[in-house]
Amino acid sequence: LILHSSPLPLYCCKTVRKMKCRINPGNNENCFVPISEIIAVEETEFNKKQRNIGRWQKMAKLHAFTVHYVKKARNHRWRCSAATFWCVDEHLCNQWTQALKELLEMQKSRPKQLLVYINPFGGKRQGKRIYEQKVAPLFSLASISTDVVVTEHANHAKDNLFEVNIYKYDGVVCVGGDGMFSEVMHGLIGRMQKDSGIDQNNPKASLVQCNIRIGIIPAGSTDCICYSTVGISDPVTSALHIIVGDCQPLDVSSVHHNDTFLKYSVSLLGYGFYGDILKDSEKKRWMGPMRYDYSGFKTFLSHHYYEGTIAYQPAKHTHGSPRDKVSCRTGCYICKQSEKQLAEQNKEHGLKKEEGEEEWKVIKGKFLAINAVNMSCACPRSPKGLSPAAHLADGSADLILVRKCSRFDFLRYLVRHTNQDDQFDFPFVDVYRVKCFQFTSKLSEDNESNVMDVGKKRFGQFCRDHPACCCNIVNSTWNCDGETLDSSAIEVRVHCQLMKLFARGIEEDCKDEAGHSQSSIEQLL
Ligand SMILES: Nc1ncnc2c1ncn2[C@@H]1O[C@H](COP(=O)(O)OP(=O)(O)OP(=O)(O)O)[C@@H](O)[C@H]1O
Repeated sequence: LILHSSPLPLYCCKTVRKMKCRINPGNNENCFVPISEIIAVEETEFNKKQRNIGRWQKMAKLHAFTVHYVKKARNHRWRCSAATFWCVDEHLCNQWTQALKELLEMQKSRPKQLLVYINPFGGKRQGKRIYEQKVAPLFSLASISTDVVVTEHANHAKDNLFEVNIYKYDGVVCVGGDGMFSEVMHGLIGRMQKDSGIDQNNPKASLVQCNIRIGIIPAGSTDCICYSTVGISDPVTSALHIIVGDCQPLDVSSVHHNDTFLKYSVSLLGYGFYGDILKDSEKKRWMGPMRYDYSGFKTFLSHHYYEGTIAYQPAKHTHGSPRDKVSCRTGCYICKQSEKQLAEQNKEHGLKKEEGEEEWKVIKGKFLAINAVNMSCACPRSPKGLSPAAHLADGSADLILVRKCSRFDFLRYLVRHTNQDDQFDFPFVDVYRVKCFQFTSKLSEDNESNVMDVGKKRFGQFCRDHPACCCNIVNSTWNCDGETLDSSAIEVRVHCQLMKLFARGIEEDCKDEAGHSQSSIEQLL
């Protein structure tokens, strides 16, 4: 066995004289584990009957310790594996155990105490079982102590986060879907602002960063945030990312209406198509996760478009563009550079001055969908997501405008989310990387400019494009990370790296890595 300072390679070599290691019984192979990916080290009662240990069988007493470590499988899946080392020298065995435990103690980013919220009704109602059977045993193996709250109603976790002493925890874990994550995020960010005396209703306020990390154990019907930040929706993988103390900063968009705070968003803010799907699916909760397919199909057939005006400020501080071929990956260079750039700009000019000076670009039109995404929004059905090159932490959002087009063209656009073709390569699709934007629907513009027109307000405005069908032009609804917003006129601002997750972004395959860095360099040149 050879011990390097960091990382520590664990060699299970036959040439080692004094100690032997067995990884996956029956498979004596060499293995390299960085200290950062060791889950726990524990003394082991060596059971001679269990293993054929050759000449060691003749020895009177064997001493052993087991190293539990992260084993990386395909598709970003992580598993807990174990290697048991044994020898006859008790002192040597203790020395090893002690040395490894000390090295683990030095991993300061690892959480020791966590606050866990479980939504027992999320997804297929398996949250409690998933936590108890798959996650809790791993936390206990890693000596993480937990306070567990099984939620009793919606907003239980959010309200609780305003009351508990959150500063004694190294992180908050939510077991559920994107809705549960959103609730915990609102509780945590809201609590931070409250404790710092920041008014969330001020759309221009510089929000205080939240340094308590959130871990997501996926157990909902939509686990898009987990998928986009870890690469897979898998409770064990997520638990292991929490245990090793990973940290992934995340941009958060604040959404306001007339100086009133509405919500925060980290994944999708969608008006039109995705707003309508959500609104319809809410009425069909009894259908379970199937409701999204049903409402998706129905909304596609209805083919509604909405008139409105978008004003946005481009994100000039970031090097990337939504049409890049390079995606955001672990340790992303573009995210790091963008954060530095923004910090410098804010130091020099102050946030308000800088935003006030920059010009707003204005687009009016008829849209089938308006989507603003802070991350790729990848999910198993659309592994590259709504905006494949969106970054997790570059202080920008990708604003995607899908203008009125035929049903067939819209279908072509949707299908491209599932294949390798560029979904932005259509004349009716525009995409911009922005740091803030505002949207006003035609209907609310008309209503504002004509408040005295009572009849119009009462009966709605009749569709001018389809007079025969007399369909009512109503506003669509904003879908904010899976929750509906009450207002269609909104003001959105991206807050760079406002919060942190127990994740590391999506890891590149070793094979892909060379290609990625090559293309990154080409991109930058
Ligand atoms: N005990 C509870 N009873 C009812 N609702 C709850 C409870 N705990 C949390 N919630 C709410 O349930 C919503 C959905 O939860 P979650 O995201 O975990 O499941 P989901 O099935 O993926 O959600 P969705 O139905 O939005 O796809 C959240 O917005 C959360 O506020």
